Amino acid sequence: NQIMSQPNALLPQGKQPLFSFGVITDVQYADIPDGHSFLGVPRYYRNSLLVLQRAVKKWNNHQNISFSLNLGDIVDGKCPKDQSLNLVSKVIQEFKNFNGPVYHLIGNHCLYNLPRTKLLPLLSIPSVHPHAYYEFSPIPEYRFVILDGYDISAIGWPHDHPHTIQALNFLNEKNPNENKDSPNGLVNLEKRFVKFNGGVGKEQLKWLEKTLQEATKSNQKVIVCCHIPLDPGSTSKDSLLWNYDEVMDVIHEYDCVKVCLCGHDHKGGYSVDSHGVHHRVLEAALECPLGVDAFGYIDVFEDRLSLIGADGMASCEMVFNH
Ligand SMILES: Nc1ccn([C@@H]2O[C@H](COP(=O)(O)O)[C@@H](O)[C@H]2O)c(=O)n1
Ligand SMILES: O=P(O)(O)OC[C@H](O)CO
Repeated sequence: NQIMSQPNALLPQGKQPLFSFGVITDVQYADIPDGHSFLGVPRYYRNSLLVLQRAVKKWNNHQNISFSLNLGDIVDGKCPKDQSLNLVSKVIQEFKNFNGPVYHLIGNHCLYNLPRTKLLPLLSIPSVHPHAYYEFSPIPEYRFVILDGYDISAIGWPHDHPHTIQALNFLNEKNPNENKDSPNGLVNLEKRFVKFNGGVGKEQLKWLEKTLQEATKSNQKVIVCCHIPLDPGSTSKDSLLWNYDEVMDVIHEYDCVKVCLCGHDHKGGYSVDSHGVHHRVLEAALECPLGVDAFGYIDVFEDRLSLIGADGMASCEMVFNH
């Protein structure tokens, strides 16, 4: 891809980014033949590892990528479970070939393979286990807030954990189907009440509020990341966070959040919400046919983020409104 091999090719002359970071999502690797999604979209389970390998090579060759960000789902739920530990470790090893820190988010497919207790240490998630939300600040002017979209979830917690029970009760109340992964009969935004999504719990919401207050005091701009999309305009309705509205209400109380980056909805999407926050759902590596890529890097400026995508990942200019 021309653009990926020419750093700053799209930038106004003389404008250097404050920093740049690599992005990839939904690798969903499995050592199984190609298949398709429930709705028939082709999925290339083995090829996705090659996409990740090419991403790491591009980020390393670029030489100015400060860190990389994986927005979740590194191994597919169809991976035979006796291979889960090996394959999760194999994909993590591919990420470790990147010459810099890698920040991981967890997704539903990660949790189909391994429980949180095993998964989080393997991903070196810098949170207080078993939580998977955390924050980091690569430069004083910017803070990244990583949300755990499977905090309240019927996937990944022990079967008798309060969060599993809360999630199952919620799904029973909201989704009448026997198969709780099916949005059949649900109308419009109700379609999000399926088991492959999840929600952000009360403690995490409080933490988000506190973190955004601190960022505001420190005059920092914030990029919020979550495997599950946060704005209906950016995604299919069946791939939205259960309580996206509660999370967005907190985010909208503050002016510091400029961009939300997500995965999960493999076709990708983009919207700007009513408060001017940009929502970019990144395209999945899993759905790249042989030789095609879907990854990118983001140049960060004082007033905007510029996503430079390869092949199936659309480039995107996200200019802040204030
Ligand atoms: N419209 C849909 C979509 C999904 N399901 C169920 O979810 C499972 C996962 O879907 P994928 O597209 O990610 O494979 C699928 O196996 C179905 O059980 C559904 O019922 N209706
Ligand atoms: O990656 P999956 O298989 O959980 O699919 C999530 C999609 O957004 C469902 O439409």
